[in-house]
Amino acid sequence: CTMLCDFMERCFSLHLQLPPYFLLLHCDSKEHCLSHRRTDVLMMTPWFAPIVWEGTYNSEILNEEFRQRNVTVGLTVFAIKKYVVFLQKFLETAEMYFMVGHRVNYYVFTDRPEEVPKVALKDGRNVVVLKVQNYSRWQEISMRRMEMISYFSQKQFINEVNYLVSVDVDMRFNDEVGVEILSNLFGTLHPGFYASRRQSFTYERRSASQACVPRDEGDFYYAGGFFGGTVKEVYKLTKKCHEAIMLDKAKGIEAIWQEESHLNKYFVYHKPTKILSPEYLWDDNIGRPQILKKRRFLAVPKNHAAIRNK
Ligand SMILES: CC(=O)N[C@H]1[C@@H](OP(=O)(O)OP(=O)(O)OC[C@H]2O[C@@H](n3ccc(=O)[nH]c3=O)[C@H](O)[C@@H]2O)O[C@H](CO)[C@H](O)[C@@H]1O
Ligand SMILES: [Mn+2]
Repeated sequence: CTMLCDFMERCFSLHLQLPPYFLLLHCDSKEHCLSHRRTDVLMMTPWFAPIVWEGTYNSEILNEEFRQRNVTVGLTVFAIKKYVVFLQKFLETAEMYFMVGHRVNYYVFTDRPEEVPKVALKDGRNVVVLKVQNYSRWQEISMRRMEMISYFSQKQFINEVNYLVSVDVDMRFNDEVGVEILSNLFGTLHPGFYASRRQSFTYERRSASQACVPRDEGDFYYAGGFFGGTVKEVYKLTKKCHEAIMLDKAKGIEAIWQEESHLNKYFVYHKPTKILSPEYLWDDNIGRPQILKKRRFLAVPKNHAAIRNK
């Protein structure tokens, strides 16, 4: 690529005619545009939403843009019952890697406020503890996140932040997660399915469920553990998913992957404006493929028997 750029510059200085597509490709921002591309992964959806991989963007340009707008990002995370044990590492690593240099509110939803650890925070960053109820089943806790996020979005978040990012707590940040993820509505490719075909996506298939996706529809399989957007878009998404979950409940049905199934259904009919690669939600149990240049946000191994429903 640098060879190509050098070649183009030489052509310009010699006043040589370039084929027209070279002119379209060339741009002189901080670095040459040609260096911000990947040929080994899909960089854009058929509806022109970027798919964010390391090597496809310039964080210097993006940081300037978002700093100028003085953007505040809300990171919502649930630590109900035993899951409070994940908060320390989650918050400590978020301070190192999440939206460095930007304003951040951590919204910690918990039934155990006294067990939220005190973590040293940089300027412009706050932890806001929101006391909420618990449920006996882990599936119910996971699903009710939709209800709680939608409720607090219109009640509080809309007045405090520009964007919301919603993630699992049994995770740690391991590399930069910055403003390159922000967009009106974004989802993340599930690490188990980014290379799979539609036929093997684990969408809900029972037509009785509101989360049902027909066999011939759907673009990607998105993870339940990382999505976001503007407060307005996240409100619409979480409200719709919660309503669908309640309709299912009234019929005595629970989607195969709980709210992840409903999220996937939502994204079929409300296309995300940006998609995050599995760099943003990885699990080392899957290995370390070549295409993965960064592992930004990693699953923390957990003993299900000791943690769930406790
Ligand atoms: C990485 C990822 O994509 N994870 C998704 C996956 O499961 P996981 O197996 O990762 O689910 P999980 O046990 O992490 O539960 C989801 C989240 O709910 C919260 N929680 C759960 C139980 C509890 O007792 N206390 C508590 O606080 C906590 O924030 C946790 O991270 O599938 C779930 C639905 O089946 C959700 O869609 C998760 O987002
Ligand atoms: Mn999890």
